[in-house]
Amino acid sequence: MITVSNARKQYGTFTALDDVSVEIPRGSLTALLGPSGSGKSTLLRSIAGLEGLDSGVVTIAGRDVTKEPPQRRGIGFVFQHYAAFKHMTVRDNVAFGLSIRKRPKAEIARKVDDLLEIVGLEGFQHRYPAQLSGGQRQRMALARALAVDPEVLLLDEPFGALDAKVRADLRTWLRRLHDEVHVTTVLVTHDQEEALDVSDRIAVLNRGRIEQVGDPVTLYDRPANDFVMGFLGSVATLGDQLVRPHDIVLTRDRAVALAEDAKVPGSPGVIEAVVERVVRLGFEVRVELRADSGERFAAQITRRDAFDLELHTGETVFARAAHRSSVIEIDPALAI
Ligand SMILES: Nc1ncnc2c1ncn2[C@@H]1O[C@H](COP(=O)(O)OP(=O)(O)OP(=O)(O)O)[C@@H](O)[C@H]1O
Repeated sequence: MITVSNARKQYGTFTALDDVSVEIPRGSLTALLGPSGSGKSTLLRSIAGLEGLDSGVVTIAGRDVTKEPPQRRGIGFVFQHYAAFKHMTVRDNVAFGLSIRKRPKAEIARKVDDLLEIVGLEGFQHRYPAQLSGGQRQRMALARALAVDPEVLLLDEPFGALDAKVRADLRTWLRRLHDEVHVTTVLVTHDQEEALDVSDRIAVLNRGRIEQVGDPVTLYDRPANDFVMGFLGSVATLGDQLVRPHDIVLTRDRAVALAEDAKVPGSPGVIEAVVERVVRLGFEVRVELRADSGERFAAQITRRDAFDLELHTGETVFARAAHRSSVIEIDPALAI
């Protein structure tokens, strides 16, 4: 487990960390999620010892490491732009931490083979970093960080510089890797989809403070406040309630909408709306709508449903919440 207690960090008059306390359970994959400048990297770097705190305490596996230098904290660290040794092969890069610790040659060879297999770079051991793709280089970085059996793995936007498709693949891969090696991992990201996808816990940061910590489902369905709600995904106001756009069902027939809605106790009701725009987003379609009240909102439906509904600008539809649990409840009791 990692604990950070009452961490404060100022840069001149700017407060980067404002009394932050968080616990990161052993073996978890926890994301630090927040907009640019919210203090995610500062918090991660404080855990790593790359940044000194003005006040506060950091413990790793029960040990107070607040005053310890990074090399004595038992951490592995991967940055967005990984600084590989250009003149060394993949194999030597991964072996680096073990070689400087003077581990026996046979042990290093075995360990590096295992790690290269885990990160899927078996065939690449004799290549140089310049001969790898960006995604392969980041996987090599992870293998190198894991080589010394760190107590915790700290990842600062490790896939940030890669294109969307590679990022998505590496995310899935990171999740599988974590399930295999179970090392306590902290991942900094500003991408809510990435956090929801890979982590089992998310700490949402905003202006140097933690707004909420919890599992992805709780944060998504029961945000502690408007900030968390908006940052975790888009929301639509239906009647006087909040729902996610993909939890809105559209119907052309008012009677059908009313009959279905009657089965959803406490629902926002059926809202009559005019289609303003239909936007294709690959598999999904975003339907931008204007209600009778003048309120604008968007529904996200499948291509199939959009096709069946034959939606066109200017037409009238009836919107309702898909089910009771699709109404988002802000729960201030979950705030930090
Ligand atoms: N060495 C520094 N000197 C002065 N200000 C700094 C320094 N490092 C960070 N900051 C400021 O502290 C704030 C938090 O920075 P931090 O890098 O922790 O944010 P972040 O949430 O990781 O953002 P990003 O996603 O953009 O990296 C920012 O406003 C940044 O400008």
